[in-house]
Amino acid sequence: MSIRVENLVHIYSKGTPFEKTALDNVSFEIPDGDFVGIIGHTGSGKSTLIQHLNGLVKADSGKIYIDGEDITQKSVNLTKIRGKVGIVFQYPEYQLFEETVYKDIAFGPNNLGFSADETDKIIHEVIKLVGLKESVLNSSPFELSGGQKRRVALAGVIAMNPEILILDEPTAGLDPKGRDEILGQIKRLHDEKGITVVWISHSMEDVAKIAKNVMVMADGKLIMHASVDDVFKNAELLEKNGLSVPQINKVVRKLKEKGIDLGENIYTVEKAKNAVLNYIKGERNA
Ligand SMILES: Nc1ncnc2c1ncn2[C@@H]1O[C@H](COP(=O)(O)OP(=O)(O)OP(=O)(O)O)[C@@H](O)[C@H]1O
Repeated sequence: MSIRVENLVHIYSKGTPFEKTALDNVSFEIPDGDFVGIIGHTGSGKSTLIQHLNGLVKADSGKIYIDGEDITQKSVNLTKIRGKVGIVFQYPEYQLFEETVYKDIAFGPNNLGFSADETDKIIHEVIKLVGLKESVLNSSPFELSGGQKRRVALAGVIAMNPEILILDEPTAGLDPKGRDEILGQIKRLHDEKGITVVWISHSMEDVAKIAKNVMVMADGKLIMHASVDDVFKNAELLEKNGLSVPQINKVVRKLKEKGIDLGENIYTVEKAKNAVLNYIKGERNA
C-alpha cells in the first residue's frame, strides 16, 4: 500500500504562548512495498508525523492518502484504515494489558471482527514470525523479559494483517542481540509479505543496513528523502542537523585521507569488510 502526504501541517497548543509547529508543510510519497527509515534530531517531528498516517491525530492542514484514499476526510472509516496501517509505538510493552499473551495478541483481530478460528490461526502464525515459542501464549505478558514483551507487542500489530507497518524506534532499550533479532524479523516480514515499512530510528548503522530509502526531518520539515546512499553522502548537512553518518563511513573517509581508498558509499560494516578484502587482493596482485 502506498502513502502520499501533501502539505501536512501540525501545530501543538495553537493560539497559546506554547504554540509549536511540529510539522511544517511536509509532503512526500512512499510507494507500495518500500522500507523507509525516518531519521531526525530529537523534537524534529518524527513521532507526530507517523501518528498522522493512521489518523490518530488531526492535521491543521494538508492531505494524507493511504492507497489513494484521503484519510483526512470526515467520512473515512478509521477502524478500517487502522487495520491496514499498524503502528508499533516506542516501548509498546507498556500497552500490554491482558492476562495472557494469547489474549493480548487476539485483541486487535477481535476488534477487527475476525472469527475465533481465524484469530487462533493468526496467533499461532505471528508468534513464530516474531521468534517466540508457543509456550509463552499462556503466560502473563508481565512474566516475560523486555525483549519478549516487545515481540508480543509487535505480534499484536502484525496479527491485524497490516499492509503498512509503522514503527517508532522498535529496538529502543534492547541489548544488541535483541535489537538485531527484532530488526531481522521486521526485515523478513517485509521481504516475505511485501509489507510497506516506515521506521523511525536513531541508529544510522541500522538504517544503512536495512532501509531502502531515508527521510530526514529537521525542525518540523522534511529536508531530504532519497536512497540510503544519497542521504548519507550528505554528511555535512546531516551533521548540521544534529545527525551523523554511520561510524564505519567515518573510518573509511579517514583511511582515504591516509591514501587508502576503499571506494564510495560504504555505510555498513559488511560493505567495509568486502571493500577491505578487495583492497588487499588488489594490493597483492599489484
Ligand atoms: N503533546 C504535545 N504538546 C505540545 N508539544 C508537543 C507535543 N508532542 C510533541 N510536541 C512538540 O512537537 C515537536 C515535535 O515532537 P515529536 O515528538 O514529533 O518529535 P520527535 O522527532 O519524534 O522527537 P524524539 O526523537 O525525541 O522522539 C517537539 O518540539 C515537541 O516538544
